[in-house]
Amino acid sequence: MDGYLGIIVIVAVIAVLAVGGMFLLFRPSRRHAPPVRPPEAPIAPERERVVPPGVTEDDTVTTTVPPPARPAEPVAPPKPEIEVPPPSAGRLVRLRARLARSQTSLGKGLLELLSRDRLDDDAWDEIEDTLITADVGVAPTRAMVDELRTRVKVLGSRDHAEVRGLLREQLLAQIGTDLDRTLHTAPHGERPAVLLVVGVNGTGKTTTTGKLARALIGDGRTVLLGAADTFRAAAADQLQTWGERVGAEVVRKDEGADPASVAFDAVSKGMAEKVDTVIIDTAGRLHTKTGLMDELGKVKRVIEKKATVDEVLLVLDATTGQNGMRQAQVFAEAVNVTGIVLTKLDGTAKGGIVISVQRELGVPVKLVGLGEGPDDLAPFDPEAFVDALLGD
Ligand SMILES: Nc1nc2c(ncn2[C@@H]2O[C@H](COP(=O)(O)OP(=O)(O)OP(=O)(O)O)[C@@H](O)[C@H]2O)c(=O)[nH]1
Repeated sequence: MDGYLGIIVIVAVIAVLAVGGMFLLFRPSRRHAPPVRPPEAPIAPERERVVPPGVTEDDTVTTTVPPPARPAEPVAPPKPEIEVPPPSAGRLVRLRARLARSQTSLGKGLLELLSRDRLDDDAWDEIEDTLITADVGVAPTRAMVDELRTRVKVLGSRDHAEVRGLLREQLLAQIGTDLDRTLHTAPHGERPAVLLVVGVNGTGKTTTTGKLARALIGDGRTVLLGAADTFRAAAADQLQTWGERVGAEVVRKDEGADPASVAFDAVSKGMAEKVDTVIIDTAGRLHTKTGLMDELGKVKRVIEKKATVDEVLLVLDATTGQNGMRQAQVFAEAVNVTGIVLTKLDGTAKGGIVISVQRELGVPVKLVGLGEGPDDLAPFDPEAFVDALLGD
């Protein structure tokens, strides 16, 4: 019996050992289980980090986790410093001295003639010539001379202040004080305003685009520029320099690229980045009216797939007189011009072109260029302009 019991005990011990061995052999392996990360501490948002006084932010970082060694980065060339331009309000008053040439021939010339004691026919002819020479245009000159003759007769003897008042009134009547000269640059909700700058080459389109971007940025707007003058790589370079100086992004493509595609990309980017105003500089080297219409029409149509064109600004060089006017007319027929930018008024005695260009194109002068400097573009203000011509 004892022998039996011993055998049972031995068998039981062997059975326990075998089960234990099997368990050890076939227990679930942990080797392939996904690594379990320790819970990460939440990252405090940048603004909520509190740095004790006297301790720099760097100190707090390096004392806890040393920053990993970074590979040496190539040193980028220093970016040009972004300039902060002055606001555009009151610029024409500040730049009035730039109209000195027109002031001498048109303003002072007329004041002297009209102050003569006796105004005979010769004197009136001289007055007419002065107005024509200053590019006022034939019809507005006739209208002014007729009105002045009547008023002078009524006045009889005249002092300087009366003559000045009379001339001021007549010039303002011809320029028009009630034309809408608002430059539509404000965004439409999330959509930027789009301005198209057109005109014959060399009139100052690129310079005007750059100056306008500066003025808008000075007034607190965000601006993106489109270099759709793809005829000349230098034009895009020129625009890029303007953009870099004031912090306006420039969309450009290679020389010869489709101007409409540049305009489209510029507007798309302006919308994505929610800028306030997109200004597109176009090329002026178009020899036929059909070519011009096709190209500018395409640029406009393509933009209008995404946004509206708020302004088409026609840039006209004030020194080119009637010749420039004829070329400008071709542009006005090709696109629906909403405003004129009269450049280089500082370089001419023919300030009267303001009157004739508005009359011939039926569009108000909205901006005037009074020099090559970055802030020499001013909103056109008829009263400030006439006061500058007539002096004090
Ligand atoms: N004095 C003066 N010069 C100006 C004015 N506006 C532009 N200019 C100059 O006119 C020249 C031509 O200007 P751009 O802006 O290159 O003319 P553009 O119409 O873009 O010419 P393209 O690029 O050839 O089509 C430059 O030397 C400008 O500095 C102005 O109001 N007064």
